[in-house]
Amino acid sequence: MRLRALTTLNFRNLTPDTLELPAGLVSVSGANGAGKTNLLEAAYLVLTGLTEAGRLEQLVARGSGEAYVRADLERQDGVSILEVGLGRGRRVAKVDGVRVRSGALPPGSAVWIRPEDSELILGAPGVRRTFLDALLSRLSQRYAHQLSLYERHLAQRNAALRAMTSRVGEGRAEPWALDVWDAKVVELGTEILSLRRRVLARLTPLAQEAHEALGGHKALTLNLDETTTPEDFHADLLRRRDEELARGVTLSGPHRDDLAMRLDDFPAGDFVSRGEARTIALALRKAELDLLTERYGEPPVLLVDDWTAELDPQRRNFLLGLARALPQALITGTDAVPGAAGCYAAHDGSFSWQGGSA
Ligand SMILES: Nc1ncnc2c1ncn2[C@@H]1O[C@H](COP(=O)(O)OP(=O)(O)OP(=O)(O)O)[C@@H](O)[C@H]1O
Repeated sequence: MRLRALTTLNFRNLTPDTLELPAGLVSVSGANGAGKTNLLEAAYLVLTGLTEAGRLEQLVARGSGEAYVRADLERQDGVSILEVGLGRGRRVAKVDGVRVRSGALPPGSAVWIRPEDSELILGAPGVRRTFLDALLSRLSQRYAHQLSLYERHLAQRNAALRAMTSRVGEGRAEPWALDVWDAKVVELGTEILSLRRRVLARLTPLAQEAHEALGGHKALTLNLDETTTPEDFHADLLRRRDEELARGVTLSGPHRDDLAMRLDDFPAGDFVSRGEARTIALALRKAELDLLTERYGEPPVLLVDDWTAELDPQRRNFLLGLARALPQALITGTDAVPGAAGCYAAHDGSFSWQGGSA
């Protein structure tokens, strides 16, 4: 896939503009704070409907009420116009002028590689769960649907538990009332657990292969660290019911699971260097790119933020080799990327065309 043009209006610090983007490797370079990350963030949002921002308002330029992003995306079957409008806590998405749910923007159209990806290894289990859930949701609409239903029923079960917890002391708890929530949570949770196992079986060899190609000498293993299994979920809820009533929260299920990563059989989160963490994260993103390419039949646009951060020459070469093999990659850094098909210089939220680089 190729992003032919990107238009932004009132998006963070970006000056309203339309950037025409060539195929191949596109370099965006400039000083710290110039707006390079913001440009990739706008592209990722309009291409996939996804954002890492905590609140949508953060994406709107300070002092403005609304922001807008448009992408002219070239795919095998033609060019689509994708649009996202952002207001206070509100988002509107359109494909070719027709309003759609933001989940209906093409989920396989971009992969974003960022220095913050190291948190996938060094951060809390929730970061890894979000990675798996986001990837699975992009590979399977059914997973996205079942996950959102699971989260809704889980919130209701937790609310019921909390209400009962406050009545336990008075001897008025009625735990049988949980049965109705248990049935739905188990039905949905069991499917989520099974789908996660299936995708991990495909993700693992791809990540291992990329990790080796990146020069990672230690053996990488990925495993689901599960609080329950598809077979035992219902029994586990019943077994831990007293504990749950005491604490007012659901203690088993996919919402508590982790994606355990090990290097040479040591837990990666506790023992890796920053560079090793970045290497594992790169391998995971490469595996994500492979799975999305396989699922949608053509490679996504690759977005790489700060391509030199924490990476030695071998890893930088891997990243540039990967980018060059794709129809298009947008790569940011404080220095221009060598051998780019086109270069933009970023300055204070504006981008000026510099032509190709040597
Ligand atoms: N909603 C917003 N409105 C206006 N400016 C914003 C908004 N959100 C962020 N900014 C500003 O955008 C600027 C550019 O940030 P960005 O992260 O894109 O820089 P960068 O070029 O990637 O820098 P670095 O090389 O340091 O990573 C920052 O100075 C930030 O304060």
